[in-house]
Amino acid sequence: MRMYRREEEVDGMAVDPLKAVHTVPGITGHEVCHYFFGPQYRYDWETTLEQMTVLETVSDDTLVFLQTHKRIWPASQRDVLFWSHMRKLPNENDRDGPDLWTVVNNSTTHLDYPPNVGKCVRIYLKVCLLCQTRVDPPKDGAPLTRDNISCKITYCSVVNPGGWAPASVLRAVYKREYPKFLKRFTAYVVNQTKNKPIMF
Ligand SMILES: CCCCCc1ccc(-c2ccc(S(=O)(=O)CCO)cc2)cc1CCc1ccccn1
Repeated sequence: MRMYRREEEVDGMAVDPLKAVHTVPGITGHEVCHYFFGPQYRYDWETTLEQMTVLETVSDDTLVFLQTHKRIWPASQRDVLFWSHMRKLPNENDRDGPDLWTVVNNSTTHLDYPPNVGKCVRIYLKVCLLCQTRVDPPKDGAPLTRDNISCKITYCSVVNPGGWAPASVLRAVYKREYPKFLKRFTAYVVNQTKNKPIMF
């Protein structure tokens, strides 16, 4: 996994854009996005999650979430309200190749859940998960197995922590949590799919 960060501050708060690139053998982009988007799986892999509610089902590929994350000392507890959209993208570079898949999470508002009312500070985020499946067909024309596929995952995020938190604390949290989060999530997808038919 390669991680890239740019140190940026808005109103004195660290909002460092992050890009992580990780290639995982044995899974497809559709499978990665399916488990990242699906609310039914989130408590299994999102370890900092305390509470998750689907506020709105806009369509089968677009949901509105309200999430409360566990407090990370010494900062106040955070929550986040965002729409989440999953879609397949045509492979512009190789029309015969597997499609790309993406999930975009973008902060939004909801009249019934105004920010900073209770104990939580509302954070604001933009997240893009872009997945490119690679197929290396077996030489002898044998049926395709999970040994012949891999997925290049690009995860980009910008998180505004909402209320003030020391930049040193935020950067320490992100540096510790993002690699854990991405490795745990991708290991979860490998484990969930290993005995299932390949979902392209
Ligand atoms: C003082 C700490 C303030 C930051 C707390 C924080 C902020 C944002 C988030 C977070 C991270 C990923 C997403 S997502 O990619 O949309 C997936 C769906 O859950 C949404 C929210 C989490 C956490 C808690 C700490 C933390 C930081 C990174 C990674 C994981 N955990």
